[in-house]
Amino acid sequence: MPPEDLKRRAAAHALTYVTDGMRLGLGTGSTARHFVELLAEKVRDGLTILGVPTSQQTLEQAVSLGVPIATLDEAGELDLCVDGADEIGPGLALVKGGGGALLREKIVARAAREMVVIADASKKVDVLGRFPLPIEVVDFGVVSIERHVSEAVRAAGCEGPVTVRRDRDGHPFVTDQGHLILDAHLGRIPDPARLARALEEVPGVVEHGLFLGLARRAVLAGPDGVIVLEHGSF
Ligand SMILES: O=C[C@H](O)[C@H](O)[C@H](O)COP(=O)(O)O
Repeated sequence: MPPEDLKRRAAAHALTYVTDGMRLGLGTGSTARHFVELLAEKVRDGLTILGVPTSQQTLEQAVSLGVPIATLDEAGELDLCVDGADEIGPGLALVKGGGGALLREKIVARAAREMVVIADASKKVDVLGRFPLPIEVVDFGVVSIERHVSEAVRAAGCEGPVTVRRDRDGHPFVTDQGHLILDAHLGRIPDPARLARALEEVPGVVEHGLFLGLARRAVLAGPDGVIVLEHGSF
């Protein structure tokens, strides 16, 4: 089955968690995009929800499809956040930020009573780190920040700390919050919590793509159907 069909299946399953009146965090990326499309169909059928987009991209999609939206400050605490992920590891530890939306995504996920991750089953891994870890940094002193990120990565027991400044069309990629992204090619992250702590100590690091202790469920769609991983069971 084509990957887009799998993503859509996972998104459709997550829609079963949505009930009338919910305030929803709307994730970013190709899988979250399917969720917003399917949500829009329900809204057209009469479902009442309020969405808080995690990126300009998702905001534009939601507006174009007629999904009611608000800022996080207007919406307050959210009932549910539905978002994709680049990797899903043991304990539902995630790597996110492949689309550069990690900062807003993490703020929105933290504001939600529950976060549900949607993905095709290929995103499930035994050890995080195959996908380069996105690290959002300020542009002031980025060369120095990069050096200290590499030191932090090594101190956290990761090998091969090769960080690459993300580009788009030959120009630095700039996030919705006006920052840069370093993609850290680590291969494997033996201790995600240790790495998260180490990165958080580097001045200039605004956020990193390790989402630990945030996801309650992961809805994974594979060729044999949909499975739901609950926090604590994987
Ligand atoms: O910044 C982007 C987000 O973290 C995405 O949720 C993540 O990259 C997964 O995207 P996709 O569903 O396109 O694989």
